[in-house]
Amino acid sequence: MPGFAMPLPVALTLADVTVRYGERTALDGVSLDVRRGEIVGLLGPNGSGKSTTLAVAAGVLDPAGGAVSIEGRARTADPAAFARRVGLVPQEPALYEELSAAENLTFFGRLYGLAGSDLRRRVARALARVKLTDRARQGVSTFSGGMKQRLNLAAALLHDPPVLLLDEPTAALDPASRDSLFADLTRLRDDGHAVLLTTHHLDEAEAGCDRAAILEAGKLVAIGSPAELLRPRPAERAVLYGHLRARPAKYLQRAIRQRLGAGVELEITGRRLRLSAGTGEQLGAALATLLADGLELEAYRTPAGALERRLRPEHTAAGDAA
Ligand SMILES: Nc1ncnc2c1ncn2[C@@H]1O[C@H](COP(=O)(O)OP(=O)(O)OP(=O)(O)O)[C@@H](O)[C@H]1O
Repeated sequence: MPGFAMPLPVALTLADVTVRYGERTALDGVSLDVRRGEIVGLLGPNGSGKSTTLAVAAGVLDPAGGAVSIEGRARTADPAAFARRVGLVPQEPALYEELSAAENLTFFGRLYGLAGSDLRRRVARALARVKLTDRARQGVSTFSGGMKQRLNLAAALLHDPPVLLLDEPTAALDPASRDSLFADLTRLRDDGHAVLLTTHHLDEAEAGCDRAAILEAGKLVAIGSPAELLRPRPAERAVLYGHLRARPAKYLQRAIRQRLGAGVELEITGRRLRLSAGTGEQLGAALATLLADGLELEAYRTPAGALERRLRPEHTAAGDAA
């Protein structure tokens, strides 16, 4: 949180939130504050409750217990006012391919009840905030995944909400697009927005978030600066973050998980991958299994050196990863 001596005001508050889906408790007493001028990364394994937390924060899911408020005003007191103060960016860009960037935003703006010169001004400002002004008239079908994701973010900015929520915004992005998206988020943070995003990647939280919160089985088990959470522990596991050429089918993911050794964890979100094991040797063997099973890695890095290497298509031997 650069540039501010005083603690920034809390924008979003989740207080002791519990969510159940039938018998299953998805969130169990989660309390979390997000301040204006900070980016908080919500981390945790598949099924730990990240998307559910965002849905509650966006006001699209009612918790069974606890409360959600923005700047001290509870959602239950005025749901419409709450909705105006929060912008949700879904994981999959919800855009019309045949329309231009500006036409997409105009369409969404009308859904929010905006019109006329106010709408035109807001569309221009939202495009500028994600650095897409010079692409305003271009058809979305020609956009890269990263540009679509930034346009998706612009749609959530039209009504200028103080709180921005992003569900796995980088899951389908290559490393360069991910950096551009984080540059947008950093500018929005510096303009005083409160940003809460979900990610599987502690390295991403380290690089782009002011604080990280870790969920495990519906409970918030740690929150702090990424550096605190990343401080090396004696029994640290070997971890590799990767970017896949294509999103693997669920059945393939299941088959691969079964072949990996005990103690090896594989998390896949979209095209992003996190692989961890007790030792570097086990990690190397697990990576060899993935490659032998046909998963194609475009790029990967290990958090210690934060060293990113791009793999050429012919790099399929495990030795390349060492
Ligand atoms: N609509 C639903 N009905 C029943 N159970 C659900 C539903 N949505 C989520 N769950 C369960 O609630 C728990 C939390 O799910 P959630 O999607 O919030 O986790 P997540 O951390 O976002 O996972 P992922 O990383 O896979 O997206 C999981 O056990 C999941 O199976």
